[in-house]
Amino acid sequence: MSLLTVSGLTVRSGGTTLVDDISFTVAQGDRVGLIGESGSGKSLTALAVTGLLPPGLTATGEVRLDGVDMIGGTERQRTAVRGPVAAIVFQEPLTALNPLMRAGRQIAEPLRRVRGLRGPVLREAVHGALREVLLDDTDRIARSYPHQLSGGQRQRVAIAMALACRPRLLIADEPTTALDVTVQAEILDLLDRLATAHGTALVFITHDLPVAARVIRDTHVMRGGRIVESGPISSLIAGPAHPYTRTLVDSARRFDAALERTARD
Ligand SMILES: Nc1ncnc2c1ncn2[C@@H]1O[C@H](COP(=O)(O)OP(=O)(O)OP(=O)(O)O)[C@@H](O)[C@H]1O
Repeated sequence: MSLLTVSGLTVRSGGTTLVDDISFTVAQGDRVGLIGESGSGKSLTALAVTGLLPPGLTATGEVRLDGVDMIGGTERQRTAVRGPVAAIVFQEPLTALNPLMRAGRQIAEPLRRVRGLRGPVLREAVHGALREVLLDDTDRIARSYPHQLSGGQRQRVAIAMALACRPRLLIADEPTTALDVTVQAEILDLLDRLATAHGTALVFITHDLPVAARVIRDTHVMRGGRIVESGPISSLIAGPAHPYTRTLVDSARRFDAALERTARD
């Protein structure tokens, strides 16, 4: 059985279809990309998968996460799989972090709630989680409020929180878009390393093909709420079939060529 099965997922707002009949599966340890331009329905897909669609939007079709029906099931069933089974990292870490709570307490919360840790064991687990995302000054970071941290540090804290319960699936929704380029590369390496170390399946959402190529193997290209092409990312880059995938590949190539020219000058 797949860890995640999405079958005929459609998301509507009133009469408008925002995600249109998409299907894909993710097995344990897979790394799957959802690539597409802004507004193509990637984030709504991630939210529908975790049962977190905003009010006013409705989902139909089938989403099964570790066997739980994320559309027809009860809120209680959906809540039970969030954290231990699937966690999300968002583009802007401030979305996930509580601005009024110190980073250490935010990481402690899921460790307490889901893994039942308390006292010195909990404290050590928080510091361990911070070290795992390569934040060394753990005392200071744990005591800091989100606004006292850099963007890269905040995203590391958000990743530590998401991974605290050792989810089997991590959904990373444009996790590096808000960061500058060097920090972007560090966060991608970190996600890559942690997913390998824990055997975590990864759904990686991005508009950026070269970024996706660094961390995923298979991908679905989304446009206008639909999946227009699927396959191993290497094959898509070598021989894109859909005209939209071709424009993504061409623009990545143009960007690469421009970088090379600049480096030569
Ligand atoms: N709460 C909402 N109510 C109505 N329409 C929405 C809502 N949220 C998103 N949409 C619309 O649904 C479409 C898909 O949005 P979605 O956020 O999934 O796109 P995306 O591919 O993730 O883009 P981005 O990378 O910009 O986040 C867009 O046209 C968006 O305007």
